[in-house]
Amino acid sequence: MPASRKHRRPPPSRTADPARTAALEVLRLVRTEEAYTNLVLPSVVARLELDTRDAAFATELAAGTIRRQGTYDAILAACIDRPLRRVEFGILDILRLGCHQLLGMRVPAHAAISSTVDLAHAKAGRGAGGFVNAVLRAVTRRDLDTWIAEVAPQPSGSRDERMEHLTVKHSHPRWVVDLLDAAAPDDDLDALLAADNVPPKVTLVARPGRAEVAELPGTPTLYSPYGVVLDGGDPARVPAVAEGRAGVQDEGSQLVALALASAPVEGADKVWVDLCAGPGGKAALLAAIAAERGAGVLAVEQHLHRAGLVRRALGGTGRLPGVLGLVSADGTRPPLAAASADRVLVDAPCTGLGALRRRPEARWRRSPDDLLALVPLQRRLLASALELVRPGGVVLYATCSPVRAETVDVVSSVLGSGEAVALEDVRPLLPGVTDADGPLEGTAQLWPHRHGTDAMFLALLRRGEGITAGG
Ligand SMILES: C[S@@+](CC[C@H](N)C(=O)[O-])C[C@H]1O[C@@H](n2cnc3c(N)ncnc32)[C@H](O)[C@@H]1O
Repeated sequence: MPASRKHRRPPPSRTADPARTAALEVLRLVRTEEAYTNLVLPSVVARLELDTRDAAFATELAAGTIRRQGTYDAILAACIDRPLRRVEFGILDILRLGCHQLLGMRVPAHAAISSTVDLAHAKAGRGAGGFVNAVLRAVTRRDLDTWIAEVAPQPSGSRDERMEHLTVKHSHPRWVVDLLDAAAPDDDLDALLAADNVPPKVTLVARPGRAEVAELPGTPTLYSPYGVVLDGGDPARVPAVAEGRAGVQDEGSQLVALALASAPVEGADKVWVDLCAGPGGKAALLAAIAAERGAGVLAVEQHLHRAGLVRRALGGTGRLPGVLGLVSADGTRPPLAAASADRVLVDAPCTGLGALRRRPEARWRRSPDDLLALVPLQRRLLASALELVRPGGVVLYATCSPVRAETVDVVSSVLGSGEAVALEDVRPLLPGVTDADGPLEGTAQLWPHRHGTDAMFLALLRRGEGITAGG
């Protein structure tokens, strides 16, 4: 058969392979059911009974496709002679999977095309197979860099062109690129967006007094004395993790808990409150440290199912040392006496735009409108924390977002209220961490491309006498 004919007509229906079928199912669930990639992948893999190799392939294919879909859509738009919005969603998913195999993974072109065409045949019929075959053959004409140079040319000078270029090159929505540009240090934006596309290795924390770093597999983290970076494997199989003495926790989150615990406090230091505790990673680390110092953590979490996760992180029903209790309540009006806490953590609900590396779909699911609800809530939670802490006690305000509206603007709102609140320098509480100046003097901002952590923001506030923070 002549090559051209072979190319024009894909072979009659072969079955789709299980790994690609699984990846397509994950894309569908993420698109139609608002599923989270990382949560739905294991259940799809189990349902289709994939072996380890296929499971790894399906994971990289689904997560990588979702992450890079902005770039792939720009390339597909150049290969299809009608607007992408007129391509049926299921077929667009298949084309995106084909793009990732061709441009983002090392799958040989013939294997990527024939198996993706099989998938289209099996899921959408022979006509779809022919269409997918033709489009993916057009995609193979260039490599990724050449495609990006073509569909998002290097900017000639204007800011708008630069932002458009980075939007396509790094597959982020434009509004996210704009907000990260406003937050990131000068000249860092390209590296930050690139870092968002690299899935992080799993980091573990050895909860002090309960586990030793030396008993965990992996390489010690750079800054946290309690962390290790796993080289691979299932963290749930690490005995200390299975027993709840260690946990999975980004190093930036470990540093947040450590900064609160190591802030100097004079006088009583018994009651630590985590006002937004779910799912409980920071509360568990704080409780372990508190236990060693004769203090305890009271965890507050508004949402019941998240409170259940906190309960588990804190050791279930048998109360561990260092745990004062768990309350499912609104942290803006906690059922706790004013001025009753010595240290309070506000790890505020936020857009999560600093943790895009670990949540492939998050950038596409968030919208600028989210800020309209989140920012007032963040302000109320911080004001509430300042009422809860006693004079001389400290509040650590943190977000896993570097977006200024959620960081500097929230902190400035309480500082500007004329009350007795002082912003203190949090950076000395992050030993060894450099290049982490936050947007307001004394605050800190961690970055994936600089520190290898999520982009956590930290501000340390101390309550003076006679405060009624109000927000
Ligand atoms: C960023 S997460 C906290 C992560 C947590 N500190 C950890 O390390 O595992 C924010 C949490 O705040 C909770 N939350 C949202 N609104 C709240 C409120 N009004 N009061 C208390 N918790 C709230 C969310 O359900 C979510 O679990």
